[in-house]
Amino acid sequence: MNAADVNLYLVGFMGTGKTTIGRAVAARVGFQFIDSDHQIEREQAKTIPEIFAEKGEAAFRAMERAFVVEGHPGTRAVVACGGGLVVQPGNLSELQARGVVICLHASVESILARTSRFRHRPLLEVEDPAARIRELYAVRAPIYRRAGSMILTDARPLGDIVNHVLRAWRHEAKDWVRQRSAT
Ligand SMILES: Nc1ncnc2c1ncn2[C@@H]1O[C@H](COP(=O)(O)OP(=O)(O)O)[C@@H](O)[C@H]1O
Ligand SMILES: O=C(O)C1=C[C@@H](OP(=O)(O)O)[C@@H](O)[C@H](O)C1
Ligand SMILES: [Mg+2]
Repeated sequence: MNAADVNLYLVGFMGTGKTTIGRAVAARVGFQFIDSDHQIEREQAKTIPEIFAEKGEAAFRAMERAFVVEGHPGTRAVVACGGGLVVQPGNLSELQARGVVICLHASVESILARTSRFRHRPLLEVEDPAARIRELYAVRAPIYRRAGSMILTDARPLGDIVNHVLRAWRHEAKDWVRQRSAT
């Protein structure tokens, strides 16, 4: 495969900017943009809060698993993954087999500011969302750390982050193709 066609998977905590950055990066390179949450919402004809309320988190995680196994694109796609997708065993290695994985990162303060304006993240609909973010981030941090290169999205213009992601992706796509052709 040509390095210029390799998929990009954006992972990381809620509110780190996966959906926003992913859409912008896809537009820059003319790739298809896919968001795991949007695809699941379309398939279920329900919003994420409705799925959590009516079917529970475990059912949502099974939908994410199905997205990884069946709903993934061939090539030339940028995929923004819901924040908990790579926490489920096996999902990260599936993504890494299909393209370059980059992890977005942000401080608890930025995440809180970015997520508090919206009510579509059921896991943060609690009395003390800052404490919940810290708690969840602590559990997930080791998984995010081994997911792929980390890009910080705090207090930076979106255009800078998009350029940084593009550079990291181009660089890693060459290694990804080299490693695959060596095996
Ligand atoms: N680098 C950034 N600086 C400021 N606001 C941002 C940045 N990235 C994303 N946002 C805003 O934060 C919110 C959450 O971003 P989103 O892309 O939905 O994150 P995720 O998909 O990782 O949960 C959105 O309102 C978005 O406009
Ligand atoms: O981290 C999580 O467990 C979740 C992240 C959300 O996606 P974003 O990371 O795009 O907000 C969405 O999948 C759901 O609310 C659960
Ligand atoms: Mg998102």
